[in-house]
Amino acid sequence: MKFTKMHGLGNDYVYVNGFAEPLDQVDLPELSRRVSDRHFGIGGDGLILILPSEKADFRMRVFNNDGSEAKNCGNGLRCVSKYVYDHGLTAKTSFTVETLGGIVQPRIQTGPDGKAALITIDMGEPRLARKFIPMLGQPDEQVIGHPLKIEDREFTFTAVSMGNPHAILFFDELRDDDVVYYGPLIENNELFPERTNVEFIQVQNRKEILFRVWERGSGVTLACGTGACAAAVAGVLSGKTDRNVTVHLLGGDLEIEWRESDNHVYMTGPATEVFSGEYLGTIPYLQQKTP
Ligand SMILES: N[C@H](CCC[C@H](N)C(=O)O)C(=O)O
Repeated sequence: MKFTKMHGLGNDYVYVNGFAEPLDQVDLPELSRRVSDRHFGIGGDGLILILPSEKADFRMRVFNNDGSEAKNCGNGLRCVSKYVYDHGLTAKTSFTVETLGGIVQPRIQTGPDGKAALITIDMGEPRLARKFIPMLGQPDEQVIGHPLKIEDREFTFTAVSMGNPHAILFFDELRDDDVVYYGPLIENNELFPERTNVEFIQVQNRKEILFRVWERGSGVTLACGTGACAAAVAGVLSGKTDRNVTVHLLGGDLEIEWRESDNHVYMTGPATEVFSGEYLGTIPYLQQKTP
């Protein structure tokens, strides 16, 4: 199976062009687990498929490295946009991509080599009601500064969905061992029936935040595009930041705007193609149902 390795600020995935590779009988969660393994496979935070769509120009499916399918992936969307433009699947610099979390609109800025350099994605509207996160409790209620006790420690968090769930926590000072210890405990907290991504934020000023993330289904990653969008929204909701912020992630910076005029969140950042290759491991196929 041919693949391309790409990353968005170090959030790296194995990309498969579903227009060229037959995938419909493949056990995709198992394939993601195998190709994501950094010792026995290709290595990555997960698997992303670029597919035809009946509702948009393209469709993106995202699988975390534990095999769970996600409804959206901001870094993945920038890489998918770069792939389809650089590899000639489209000549348009603005198009649409269908995800399980909704249809989004990338816009490409090319570099001196004529390839996609910076990609801005209109990520659509943030979803704030518990029922959209999803999170237990009153379905239409927003969750801003919600108390959460984990073992001996009291936290507060804000919940934002960008098609996928995010619990945003603000700290005076970020500590990596907080991410590794509390990340999985919050990811799997009973409040979140589909688990959640967990973002740890330090506000530097009204236009800049420091960002760490424990991703649902992948653990610590160097960047999370939907998480950066969710953090920007949470910053505004909690009165800590302006609507335009630079998010400083471990892998680099994203510019996020939660635009007042249309309530859409815009994410701008790079995407990088690292290498292409042929996966020679065994492809796991779905068990044929015996008639
Ligand atoms: N772990 C996420 C999917 C990947 C999102 C992230 N890598 C991004 O760039 O948005 C989830 O289960 O919702």
